[in-house]
Amino acid sequence: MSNTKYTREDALQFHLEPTPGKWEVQATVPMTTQRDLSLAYSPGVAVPCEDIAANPELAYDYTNKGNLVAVISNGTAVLGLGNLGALGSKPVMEGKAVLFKRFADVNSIDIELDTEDPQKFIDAVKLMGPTFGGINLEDIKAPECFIIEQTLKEAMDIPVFHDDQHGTAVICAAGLINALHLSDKKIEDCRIVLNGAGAAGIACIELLKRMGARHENCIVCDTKGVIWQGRTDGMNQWKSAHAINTDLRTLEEAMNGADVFLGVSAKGAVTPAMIASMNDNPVIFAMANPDPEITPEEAHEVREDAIVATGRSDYPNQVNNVLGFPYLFRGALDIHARAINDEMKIACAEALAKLAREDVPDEVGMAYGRKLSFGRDYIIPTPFDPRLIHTIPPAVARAGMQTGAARRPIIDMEAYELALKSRMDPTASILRSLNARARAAQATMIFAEGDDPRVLRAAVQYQRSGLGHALVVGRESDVRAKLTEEGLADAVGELEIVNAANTPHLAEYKEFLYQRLQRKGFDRHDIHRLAARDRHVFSALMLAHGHGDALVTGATRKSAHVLDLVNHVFDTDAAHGAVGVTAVLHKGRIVLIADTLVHEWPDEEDLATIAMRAADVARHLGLEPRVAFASFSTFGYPRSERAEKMHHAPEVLDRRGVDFEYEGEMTVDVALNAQAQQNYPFSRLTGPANILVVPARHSASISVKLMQEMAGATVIGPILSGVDKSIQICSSNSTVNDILNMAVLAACKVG
Ligand SMILES: NC(=O)C1=CN([C@@H]2O[C@H](COP(=O)(O)OP(=O)(O)OC[C@H]3O[C@@H](n4cnc5c(N)ncnc54)[C@H](OP(=O)(O)O)[C@@H]3O)[C@@H](O)[C@H]2O)C=CC1
Ligand SMILES: CC(=O)C(=O)O
Ligand SMILES: [Mg+2]
Repeated sequence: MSNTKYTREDALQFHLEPTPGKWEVQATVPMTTQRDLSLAYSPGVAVPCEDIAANPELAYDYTNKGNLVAVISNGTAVLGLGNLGALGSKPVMEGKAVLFKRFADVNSIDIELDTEDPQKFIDAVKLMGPTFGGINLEDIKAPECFIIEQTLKEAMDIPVFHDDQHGTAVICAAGLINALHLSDKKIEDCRIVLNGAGAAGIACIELLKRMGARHENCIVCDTKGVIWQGRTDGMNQWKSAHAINTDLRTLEEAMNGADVFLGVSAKGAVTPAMIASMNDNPVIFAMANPDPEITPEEAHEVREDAIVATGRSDYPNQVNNVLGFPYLFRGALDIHARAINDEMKIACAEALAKLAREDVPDEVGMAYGRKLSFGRDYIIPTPFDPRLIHTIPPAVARAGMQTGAARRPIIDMEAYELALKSRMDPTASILRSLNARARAAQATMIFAEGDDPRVLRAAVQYQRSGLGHALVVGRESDVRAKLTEEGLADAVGELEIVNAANTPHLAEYKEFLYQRLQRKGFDRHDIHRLAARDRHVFSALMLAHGHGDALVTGATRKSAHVLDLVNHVFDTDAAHGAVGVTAVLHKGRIVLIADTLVHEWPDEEDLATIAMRAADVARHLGLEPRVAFASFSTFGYPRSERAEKMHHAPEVLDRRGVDFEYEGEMTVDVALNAQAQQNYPFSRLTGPANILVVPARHSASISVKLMQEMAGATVIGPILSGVDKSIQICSSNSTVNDILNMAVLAACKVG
């Protein structure tokens, strides 16, 4: 079943915020000093310029050419939406550029050329050759795309690859290898019907024929029906090459008894009746985007024995070129390839097919909310499979090296695979894995501050993203008005709104609270005020009574204040071992800082507890904890009374006997820098620390905010740990996304 729910507004909002579009450019060198300026620009820049002019190969060393791909379109066949023009295609092209970055760390920029004249297009792209390590042509309609790609390939000395042709063909081939494997059919015996004889269609059928499909068994159709020998209407030389001698004239006739249907045409081009007429165990790849030729629901309704794939991410079996182009280019760029040849494409298809037959890591299955194992609903790896980056590019690179496409072959393939493994930003995979775990947990999340529009948006997103059920604490009329103001009127009926007036549990909550607070100076009147009028306390009471699985609050008030209120219901104070841990994510690195929330001035016992809580959080995030007790001194120098407790905290952990690495005290550079650590060979840390236990809450706050403001680090937390139930406290300047992240953490019970 399709399970991704989004509205038109969601799609527009996604493209509007945080800044219009989907990517921006960042410098990789410091640009701070006069010296930097002299080196990056005139006069220093003259040196690499002259060297490259003398030896063009050096451009791969001294410029970003070698990891830069242009996504170029004229917008004449934008997905299956038709000719939307160059500007209309830009969101798709920006999208392809960010997919390049996200999945294969290839830098990519989109270029939209305002011409339908193939020669002008060719001239423009050819002139751009020096800038790029590769050219990814996108969404250019047939037959012009064939001429454009062929001419550019001949004229340019870098890979030129029309993604809609070859990217699609590669993934289609990979999926078909496995689908036929499952239905126990051989490609040479299959009757294949292809609907759509454009860029994608012609390339798919050509590749399948190279893999053994027989010409006379393949029927190609377009808007005029079957392409038969002798047809003159709507023909071109590329279609003619696949015309067969047949009396069949319509898609309907062609489908009768077919083993395989490949659709790269348009939404709804296939009817259930056509599917019903196919051979046993039919394979149906309805690849038109954004809407397939037929939906999996419709196909399965008439044929239970069908293996169905679409181009979409919200159904099983996504046959989409997103699985191909990032990795094909990664492999090609890494050998400074002159071209992406057929052998490289076939190697990519085979590697993808093989990967789908292997055991799937749990985190991948969790991301899709079901166990994935090779079978009818899993014939092709999913786009978020972290193994793709280190499995597919080596196969492509190897094939390129064996066929003479490499300018700079890779000598040590093993080292290359390792480098690919660590290439992708681990922070992205942590966030993704948390989302996957939250989705699997399906927690009922209590959003305490239903009067805040950011919280309401986060609650709607929580529910609509399939993370679980959202309970919003607030007044119904207020929530309705605020949602409507936010353009989310349709969400009013989706969210469950809870308050003291509509809960049947208020008396129970008050009694519980009275038992806890009667000896702390609270009378019944105070209890009523807290339970019925304070949403933080009310929400905490809901959680305490199991009327929700986790709680998110704190977006509207100072966290210390919220913590005090929640403390009426749960023990969230230092005396009971509660700790705040903040994750700082920057440049692919994650460091946890603690205690950022609860302990004001911890002693060495507290510090040891903080380390233990932070280690728990680290493990929940998938990190193996390495704790450094941070100070302004390292292993006793310089001596200071203020550093003493940091010096002794490791001894407390020695005594307690914990199962993670810790060391201290030390300065932050020694903690985080492997080089600096070498000066202390006796240190028990086997690598840079990923947890900094800092001396006090002020130093914690200063470190986190400094990283955030100066370095633009992403900050998650403080994650409240050591409390009986899962509660997360946002900060009052949280964005919708921050609140949603906190809900995800709460759902995963990271604390
Ligand atoms: N899943 C994936 O990875 C990919 C999917 N696609 C999808 O494939 C489709 C085609 O893209 P592309 O090849 O680039 O576009 P083109 O414009 O190059 O080709 C479109 C082809 O589809 C045919 N066609 C259009 N509508 C119908 C119909 N109702 N019945 C039969 N044939 C039809 C056209 O026929 P005619 O020649 O008569 O005009 C033409 O041959 C799009 O929906 C696109 O989103 C494309 C690339 C990748
Ligand atoms: C996926 C893709 O490239 C397309 O549909 O055009
Ligand atoms: Mg495309």
